[in-house]
Amino acid sequence: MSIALPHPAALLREPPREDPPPPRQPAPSDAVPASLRWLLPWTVLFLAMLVPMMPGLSAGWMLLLCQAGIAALVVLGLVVLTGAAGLGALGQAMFVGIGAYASALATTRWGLSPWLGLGAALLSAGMAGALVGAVTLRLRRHYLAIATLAWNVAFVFLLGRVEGLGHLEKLPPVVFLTLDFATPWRFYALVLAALVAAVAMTSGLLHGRMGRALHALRGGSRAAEALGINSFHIRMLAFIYAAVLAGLAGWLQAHLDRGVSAGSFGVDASLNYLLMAVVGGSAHIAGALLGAALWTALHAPVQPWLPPLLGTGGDVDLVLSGGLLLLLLHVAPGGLWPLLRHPFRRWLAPPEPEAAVLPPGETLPARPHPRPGAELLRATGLRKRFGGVLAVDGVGLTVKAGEIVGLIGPNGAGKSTTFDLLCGVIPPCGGDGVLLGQPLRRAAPRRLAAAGLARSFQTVHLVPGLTVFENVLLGTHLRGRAGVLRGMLGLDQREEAVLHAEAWRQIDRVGLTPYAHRIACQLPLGRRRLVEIARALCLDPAVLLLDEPAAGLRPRDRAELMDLLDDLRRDGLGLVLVEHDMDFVMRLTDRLVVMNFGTELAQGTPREIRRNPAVIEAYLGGVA
Ligand SMILES: Nc1ncnc2c1ncn2[C@@H]1O[C@H](COP(=O)(O)OP(=O)(O)OP(=O)(O)O)[C@@H](O)[C@H]1O
Repeated sequence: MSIALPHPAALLREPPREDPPPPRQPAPSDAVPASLRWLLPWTVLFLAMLVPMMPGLSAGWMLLLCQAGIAALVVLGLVVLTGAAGLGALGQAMFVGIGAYASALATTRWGLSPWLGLGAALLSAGMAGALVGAVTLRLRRHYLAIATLAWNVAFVFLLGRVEGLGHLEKLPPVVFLTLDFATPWRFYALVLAALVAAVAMTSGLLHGRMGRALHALRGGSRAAEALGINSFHIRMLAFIYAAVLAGLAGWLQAHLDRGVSAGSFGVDASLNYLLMAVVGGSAHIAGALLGAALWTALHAPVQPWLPPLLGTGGDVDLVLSGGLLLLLLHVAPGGLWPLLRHPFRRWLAPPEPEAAVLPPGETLPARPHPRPGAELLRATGLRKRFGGVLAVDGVGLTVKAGEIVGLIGPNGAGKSTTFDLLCGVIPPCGGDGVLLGQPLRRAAPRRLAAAGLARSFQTVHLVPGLTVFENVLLGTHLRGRAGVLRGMLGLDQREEAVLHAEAWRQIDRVGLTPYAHRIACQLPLGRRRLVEIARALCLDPAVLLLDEPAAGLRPRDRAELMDLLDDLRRDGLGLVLVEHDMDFVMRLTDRLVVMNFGTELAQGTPREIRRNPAVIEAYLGGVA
């Protein structure tokens, strides 16, 4: 006899819905061949190179073009920081200032060449990024934004107070061999070269393993850490990268103006960079270029003549640009680039990655899997206290390869707390355990992930805006080795092909291939849970912990999930399920641990548990 208890979770279930239609496969005529896709960026670059040759172009306009390119460098940093990693930073002008002042001091005070000044600018901006990041990045959301703003204010205040640092003049021009970049026309070439390099490197970074880790942060640190991603480390990387780009911009600005002034690097400049990112679209590299170009081209020339035209004094341009920004946020919250590219999406949208198998001769790093029956997890006497609440008191659990263990109990019994103790999310107050050789007492989630533990979440944690394929690919983080430099220089292509093949294999394993190019968060709950499981399987785990995997599923999805978990057991994985669906648990698990009021009420096979009088009284309510 099966036991089916009504549970409040049932009330939260999504009403049965028809499956959405299968994704439309792009017709061959839709697709622009990969070789032609290069045509557009190369044409834009070619046109950009021709700009200085335009007849009648004044020095003022050339200067403006240079300034737009310099600003675009800072905004590219914001694309990494804000667009990809979701970190709000409001003090980028400080790093521009640090780069500018480093080169100004190096060239005017110590007589070094501007090229050594460039080294000083990049180094000091990077070091300042590391220092500010180390003390600021523990903060979240608006606290982080306010803290970066405060750093910016303090920086300008300090510069103004130090004797002789308010203004530095007579910086030497940049000279390469015999060619000096003293005129705006020549300087433009320097800016363009810096911008092309920065765009190529940022694109390489964002499309590689580290860029994926940055995107994973938008799904929450907890989910990222469970995939083996060191979220603080990744945040630091993004922060330092953006600071170095800002330092480069500062160097260019200082040698374009041939002078530096503390007032140019204030909070208003930082806000301008942020506005450029918002106007163009902070999630897109092209958005950074567009935003910087539009903002500089419209803002700077309008600034002098607007107040006299309207018959007012003061900062009327600020009011106008604020109003325009509000309008823009209403019409195009993602910035102008997504709107503008829509008619040209055949050319501009990145091609959908095709299903791939492991390239010949390539191998994917895999852990030696324990033989069936080998012990993977042993926990004894686990205790956890939250203030006055003893949430878990003396719970023990073992899991072997090739078995499914269920953790059940009434609401508030301590199941989720035990689950979090096993995942390393919270440390135990007492008791101990070993999971794949790692002591649970000190194990952080990402260490356990590296040891072979993967998990799902009670509320599905997927990265918004990413497709099923992209979400699943995040799970391969620990299977790759490519770091920032390899990504930036595009030297990670072979490894990427291998990781892509693994993601496709796991998508196929859970039956999601037809949905691979759909936005994952828009799928019905059952499929989203499968995405999470496919992502977890990409870690090549030995133990899989699933938190209420059947909650809210339609009967058909539930049956499919049951088949999948059964397959995983046959493949030798050890599984732990926290679950309220008694029918699901009783049919699937090999052993059950029943909890009540934080303690262990009983352990045994489903058949033993069903007949256990204490369990019937406390939990099953006589339904058995
Ligand atoms: N962070 C916390 N701070 C304080 N008390 C907590 C915390 N987490 C859990 N508790 C308490 O610990 C006890 C066990 O909670 P837990 O969420 O582990 O139970 P559960 O069996 O998972 O319940 P459910 O089935 O409703 O998810 C509850 O009394 C809960 O209020």
